[in-house]
This record gives sequence, structure tokens and C-alpha cells, in this order.
Amino acid sequence: MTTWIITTSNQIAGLVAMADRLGSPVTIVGVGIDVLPAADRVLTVPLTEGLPAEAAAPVVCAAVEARPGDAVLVPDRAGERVLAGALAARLGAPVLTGVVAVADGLFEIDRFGGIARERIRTDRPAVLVLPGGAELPGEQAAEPFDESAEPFAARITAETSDAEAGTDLSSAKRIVAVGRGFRAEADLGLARDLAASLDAELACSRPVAEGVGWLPKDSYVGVSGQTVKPDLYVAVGVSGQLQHMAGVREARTIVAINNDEHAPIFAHADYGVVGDLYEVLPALVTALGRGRDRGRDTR
Ligand SMILES: Cc1cc2nc3c(=O)[nH]c(=O)nc-3n(C[C@H](O)[C@H](O)[C@H](O)COP(=O)(O)OP(=O)(O)OC[C@H]3O[C@@H](n4cnc5c(N)ncnc54)[C@H](O)[C@@H]3O)c2cc1C
Repeated sequence: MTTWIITTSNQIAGLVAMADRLGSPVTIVGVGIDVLPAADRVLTVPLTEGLPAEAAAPVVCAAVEARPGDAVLVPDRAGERVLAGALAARLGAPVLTGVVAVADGLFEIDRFGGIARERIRTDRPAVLVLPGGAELPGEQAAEPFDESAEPFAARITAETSDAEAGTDLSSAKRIVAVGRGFRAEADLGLARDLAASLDAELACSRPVAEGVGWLPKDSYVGVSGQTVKPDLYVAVGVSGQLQHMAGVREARTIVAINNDEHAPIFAHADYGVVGDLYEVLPALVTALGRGRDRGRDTR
């Protein structure tokens, strides 16, 4: 049996951890990347300039000779999800998301934000879409995979960059998450100040991204968004509904700031501030600044 990891970057610590649990020899297939973390076998599917990773799907499918019992691990990122779909179609394999445990070929999956757990056994390979995780050092030069399969004829014709994009929340150590407690988009500046003070990334609840569109869609945390495991998660004006908290279960410390003492978030928080975020955030940013200044004085 083999565990396959398909990736376009070295941000695969989460996948390597799952591969360790599966215990089979590991083959990493890098798409458009040729120096990868060490594994039993490391292959690269080269990408010519202007070709998006998704276009390499036919070549990636040719490279992955998965057999029943094999697991194919793919990071939960936009381009790679397309590769997961192509591989599943080619292998006749199920795509499993939310896998939390594997034992003897039995995959355990959280359902409904973790209130139920489903167990799945398959007599085919399984394609698992998982949070990629932190970056690992590139240690092994990959062998090029030479195959006659033609990539799709897609081309990158233009690129627009989003000021907020490019953050992989799944590997962030500190996160400030904003919810609908903010009255206006401009007020998110308060949360950005706090994030800057804490050297944290900015995330949000689903309505902030999908509803009012104040932050990009890949910024929201929860059962249908990102799964995160930071050391510190500061939830500001977030009510703490089950669907949101499902994405935060592995956070080490949760701090909640909410003006409703009965908000569900307080049942999940290690520390809670019952108060108006419009007063609490500026005070917190000032206090953190003072703390830093004091630290400088004593050096
Ligand atoms: C199938 C499904 C999937 C979903 N998936 C997700 C998901 O992945 N992620 C997700 O986040 N949601 C998801 N949701 C939505 C989820 O159920 C909640 O509706 C959502 O998380 C609520 O977002 P919120 O906490 O920002 O807003 P609200 O629930 O409106 O909470 C706002 C909070 O701000 C507080 N507040 C208001 N004013 C202030 C103030 N001045 N100072 C301090 N606090 C204040 C309020 O007390 C309240 O607790 C899903 C829903 C469904 C049905």
C-alpha cells in the first residue's frame, strides 16, 4: 500500500502527519515544484509557464498509480481541490473531507460540525482532502514524471491579487476572527490593529465573507470554511455557533470578546471579555503596545 501526497507547495505538514498515521510508504507528487520534503519517493509534474496547476490534472492522474487500500492526500486549497476531483474520477474513488482518524482502513469523518461521526470503509483507493498545514523544508530533489498525457489547454491570461489573500490560515499560529458584531466594514480596522499588535492573521465568520463580503471567502472559519489550529484564537463579535466552532476545535487558547454574556462562544472560550468591541479593542491594542514598550525598556 502507498500513501500519495499531491501538492503544489511545501505547505503539507498536515498531510505528512496523516501519512505518518497511515504508516504506508509515501510518494509525494509535486505539481510545478521540484524540491519537496523528504519521502520514500518524490516525483514532479513540471508546469510550463502560464499553465495553472489544475491544467496538469491529466498528467497527475497518470502519475498516481493508486491501488485499492492506497490513500491519496490532497491539501484543501483551490487548485488542488480540482486535482482531487480529477483523481477521484479517474480512480473511481470516494473523496473524503473532514477525516479525523484512520485505523485499519476505516476512515472516521466528523459530520454536522462534529456532533456525529461517520465511519467509511472503501474497497478502492480513497482521496482525502485535508488542511495542508505548515510549510516543511524542501529536502529532496524530485524525479521528473515524463508522460505523454497532454495537460488541459487552460492558460493563465491575467492575475489579480487580493490584498487579503495569500494567507494559509491552517498554519497560522495566531488568529483574530471577526463576526457580525462589527457594524461596518470600515470598523474592521479595529480588528486589523489588534491583529497587527498580536502578529496575527485576520479571519472571520461565514456571514462576514459570504454575506456582506467584507473579507475573502477563504478567510472564514468553520464547518464549510477553514479548519484552523492556532495557539491563540481571538473571536471578536462572533456568536460561536456550532458551525463556526467546528473549525476551531484544535485551537489551543480561545479568547472571546462579545457584549452578550449569554453568547455561545463563552462556553468554548478559555478567556472571555463581556464588553463592547468598540471599547475593548482600542483598550486592548493600547495595553499590548504598552506591554511591548515595557519589554523594550527592560532589555
Ligand atoms: C449549513 C451551514 C453551514 C455553516 N457554516 C458556517 C461556517 O463554516 N462558518 C461560520 O462562521 N458560520 C457558518 N454557518 C453560519 C452559522 O450558523 C452562524 O450563523 C454564523 O457563524 C454567525 O456568524 P456571527 O457569529 O459572525 O454572527 P452572529 O451570530 O450575528 O453574532 C454576532 C455576535 O456579535 C455580538 N456583538 C454584537 N455587537 C457587538 C459589540 N458591539 N461588541 C461585541 N460583540 C457584539 C453579538 O452578541 C453576537 O453574539 C453555517 C450555517 C449553516 C446553516
